Formats: sequence, structure tokens, C-alpha cells
Amino acid sequence: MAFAPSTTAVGPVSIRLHHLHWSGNVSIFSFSQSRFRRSDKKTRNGFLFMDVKAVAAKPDIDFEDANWKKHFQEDWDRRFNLPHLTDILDVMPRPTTFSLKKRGSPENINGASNDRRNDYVYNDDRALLKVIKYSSPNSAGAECIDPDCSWVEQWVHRAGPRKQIYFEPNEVKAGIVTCGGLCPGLNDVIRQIVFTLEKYGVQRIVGIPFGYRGFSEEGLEEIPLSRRVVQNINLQGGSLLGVSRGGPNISEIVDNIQARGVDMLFVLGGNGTHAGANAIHNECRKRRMKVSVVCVPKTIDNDILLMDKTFGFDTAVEEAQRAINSAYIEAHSAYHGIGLVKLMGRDSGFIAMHASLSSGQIDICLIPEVPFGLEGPYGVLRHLEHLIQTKGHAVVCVAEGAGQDFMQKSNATDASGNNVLSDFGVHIQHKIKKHFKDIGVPADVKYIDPTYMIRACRANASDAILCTVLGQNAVHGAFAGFSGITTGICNTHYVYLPIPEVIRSPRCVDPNSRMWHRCLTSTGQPDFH
Ligand SMILES: Nc1ncnc2c1ncn2[C@@H]1O[C@H](COP(=O)(O)OP(=O)(O)O)[C@@H](O)[C@H]1O
Ligand SMILES: O=P(O)(O)OC[C@H]1O[C@](O)(COP(=O)(O)O)[C@@H](O)[C@@H]1O
Ligand SMILES: [Mg+2]
Repeated sequence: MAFAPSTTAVGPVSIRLHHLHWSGNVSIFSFSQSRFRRSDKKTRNGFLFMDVKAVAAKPDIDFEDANWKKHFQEDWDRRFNLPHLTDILDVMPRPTTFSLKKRGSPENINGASNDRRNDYVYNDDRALLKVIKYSSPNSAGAECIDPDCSWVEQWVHRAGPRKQIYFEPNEVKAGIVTCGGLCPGLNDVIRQIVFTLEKYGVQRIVGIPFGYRGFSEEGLEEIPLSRRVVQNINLQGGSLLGVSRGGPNISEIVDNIQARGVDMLFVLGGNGTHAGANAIHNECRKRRMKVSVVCVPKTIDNDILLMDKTFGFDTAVEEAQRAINSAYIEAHSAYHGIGLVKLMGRDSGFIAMHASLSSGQIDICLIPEVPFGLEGPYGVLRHLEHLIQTKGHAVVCVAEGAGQDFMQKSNATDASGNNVLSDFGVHIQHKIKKHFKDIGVPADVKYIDPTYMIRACRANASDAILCTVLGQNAVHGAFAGFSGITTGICNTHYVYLPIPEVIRSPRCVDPNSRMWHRCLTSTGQPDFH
């Protein structure tokens, strides 16, 4: 029996890929529920939070069965099937009002000349999630399903405008909400959602202020949105609508959606936000409301499963270069200089890894996914000593979630239920200073924490394009009648995915991946233990 996507909101989960016996991406395996231990379960703000730990990692597939691949693929298709309004409601489609041809005359869409333009995506269109065929599980970076690492097709649904839509645009009231922390590109996505809604003919578009809180907090009025209002918001960082953590429970949110008469809700946020959006979608279904809930993944940490990348990540990596370069200049110009930069990444070290790789100036990169020792002959401090002796300076990049075991845990959580991390940047800074003092070698340590400077930036060009496509696809998905979905880029193609599939766990750097190996090659750092 496969692990069925739960209709219960699953909160922060901690699964480290390198703890798994099987190489590859956890999401390709179907786990039976019995293989998970629920280590912690608490209710906060009416939400259910579960920390789920993988205690065994064997996939629940009988590879002796000659038909295992067929079963796997049937299960896959079931898991990745997109929830649709017609699953529960008797709603009829109508021809789309979104047309790229003659503006204002979408009725022509069924004509032969229109078909030649190939403007629309069909519900049976699919994109292939994985494209490498590994010759063995020992191939570098192999992601395998079976012990022989055989070829198994994993198809997901293609995003884009459909010929048939399930809403009358002039009757639609659309809401947009941005939750969690800031991320470069939020305004670009809001802007594109508004543009695309208007292109369909939607006239009532509102922003819900300050994340999910805007659904309950008194005095927070919805913000009317139009092309005129959002025209230039992409020129600055942040979110026009504001963001927040925590907020009302799902039932209150859905009551409020009902009261406002919102029938399309666009939710921009990370893992927590997606769990909330899925719960909202399920509650709307339970109440048989005709509401489409569509997410756009927003995580600067890049920690959403299955996606090539999420918007804001490229910008963060680029912006981090400035901090790393300053750290390098400081370190290089000082006698025995050590530059130290802390970058974001609660569970995932993608920003630290990519920023280290792209800068070419990092000697040591520390991320949460790869354990390391500080003291002792094979520890980080001894290697720093070696770098100072041989090069005269060193630059270190740490992800915020790295080295948590070296510090006292606070057990505190933020309003969303996320663990509040101890500051490893500050900790290692003190450790380095003390170490060099203890061994009687001068060292000049300069610590840079650019966290909020990076997060508040406006999107760079490549993220701006990603935001544009994602924002437009979110609207196409809602008009197509899907709900409980998110939109992303997988294997260079734009797709829709059911929310539970992308939040099974935070996406993490695989220490066996080619990218981490490239990072190690670039920094020249040894294994620390
Ligand atoms: N398991 C959950 N179920 C429902 N809502 C959640 C859940 N986890 C977080 N949320 C809500 O989602 C919003 C954003 O969550 P947060 O973890 O702060 O950011 P992110 O979405 O970036 O991960 C918050 O308002 C929070 O209360
Ligand atoms: O100070 P805040 O707002 O709690 O944000 C800190 C968090 O924001 C992040 O950059 C992104 O987190 P979210 O995806 O939850 O917004 C994390 O890496 C970091 O722990
Ligand atoms: Mg989060």
C-alpha cells in the first residue's frame, strides 16, 4: 500500500536524504505510513504540526513482482493526478476567454486557423520529470527506484492555458496572498497574476494583506489590484501585500474566503504556506465551495521538492556574491585574515553551496546536510590553521542551519511553528577567534551576515522571467478548474503538481550529488569530522 497523500496538513518535516539507505530523491519512493515515526505532534494556532522522521527507507515495492513497474506507474499517475473542481462539483466548462489571437474575440478559439496557432495546452500533455538513464545505482548522482536502477518514466502535468475554462471571468473575484518570509520576485508574481487575470476578463482582484493573518485580523482591509496598481511593483523588493508567519486556523480562513466571495485564491509561499493552502483547498471541498486554490512556491532557500529551482533563489545566490566578495577582500587585505559569511538556509544549504561555487572565493562551505567536526585533527579549525599557514587568508561560508548540534537548542518556535535556530555564524566566529588565540597565532576575523539584505532585493532578470511564467500559469491553472495545486519548473518544463507531493519533506542538498562534489572540488576542503 502506498503512502497516500494526506488530507491533513503536514507541517515541518525533517528527513535528511543522506540518512536514507537508498540513493536519490525520497519523493520517488512510496513509503508506507508504518515506515514513518511521528516523533512530535502539536497543535499551534489550530494547525496540526508533525515532525516526521524516516526510520526506514526501503521503498514499499515488491521488485520480485514482474509487474512492479506497471504498479509503480499507476501509483505515480494517481499521486500526480491534479485535483479538479469537477471531482466534487457539477460544473460545466465554457470556451476560454484567454486568447492570444484577435484581442477581444476569443469565441474564435474553435476555428481551424486558431488550432494552427497551438496556443493551448491539453490536459493529457505531460512533461518527463527525470531524463537520465543511469547504468547502475553507482552512477554519480543516481536517483534509482529499483535495485537495478532501471528506466522508469515519471510524467507530470504540463502547465498552461486550456481551451475550456470553469469560471465566468466577469463573475470571478480573485484573491492573492503572500505568506512566510520575504523572497525576491514576490511582486513580479503578483503583477503577472493580475495581468493574466485581467486578460481573461476578471475585474475583481484583491490582495489579502500580511499573509494568512489578513483573513482574520481586524482592520486589515483587502487591497484592490489592477494593472495600474501593480504596473511598477516589480521594480522593488518585498511584497506589495506584506507577509507574515502564523495566523488564523483553516476554518476561520475558509469562513473568511466565503464571506468575501473569493472564488480563486493564489497563494505565494513556502512549505508551511503550501500545507496551509492544501488544508484550505480540502476545507473548501468539504464545504463544496467552488474555489480554486493555486500556489506559487516562494522559497529563497530553494527547499521545495521536485523543482529545478524556485523564484528568488538565483537572485539570492547573485546577491550573496557581494557579501562573499567583501569577505574575501577583507580577508585578503588583512594579516591572517579570515572572512566569514552566513547565508540563509534553514534546512537546506542550496544558497551556501551555489554561492560558494559561483564566487570561487570560498575555502570552506558548511551546510546542514553534511555533518562536520570543528575541533580535532580533522576539524574545521585545524584546516583553517592550515589555510592561514599556506595561503595567509581564508574565506568561510556557512548556511544558517549548519552546525546546530554545536549549540544549545532554544526549543523556541516562530509564529508558524518553525524552530528558531541558534546563530551558527556568531558561534563559529567565536570559536575561530578563540582557537587562534589559544594556539598563539594572530587571526583577523571579519563576520558578514547579509541575510535580510539579500531577502529584500528585487528579482534579477532570470528570476523575473521565472516569476512571469509561474504567475501566468497559476492563473491558467485556476481557470482550468484545478485546485490544491502548485506550479513550478521541473526538468526545464513548466508543470502543475498536487501540493502534497512537493511538501513531503524539505528539499535538501544530496551530499552524494554531483553539485556538492563540484563544490568540494572548488573549495578544496577535506572531509571534516
Ligand atoms: N502545517 C501547516 N498547516 C497550515 N498552515 C501552516 C502550516 N505550517 C505553516 N502554516 C502557515 O503558513 C504560513 C507560512 O508558513 P512559514 O513556515 O512561516 O513560511 P513558508 O511558507 O515560507 O514555509 C504561516 O501563516 C503559517 O501559520
Ligand atoms: O527572520 P524570519 O522572517 O523568521 O526569516 C528567517 C527565515 O527565512 C528564510 O530565509 C526563508 O524562510 P521561509 O521560506 O519560511 O520564508 C529562512 O532561511 C530563514 O530561517
Ligand atoms: Mg518554511
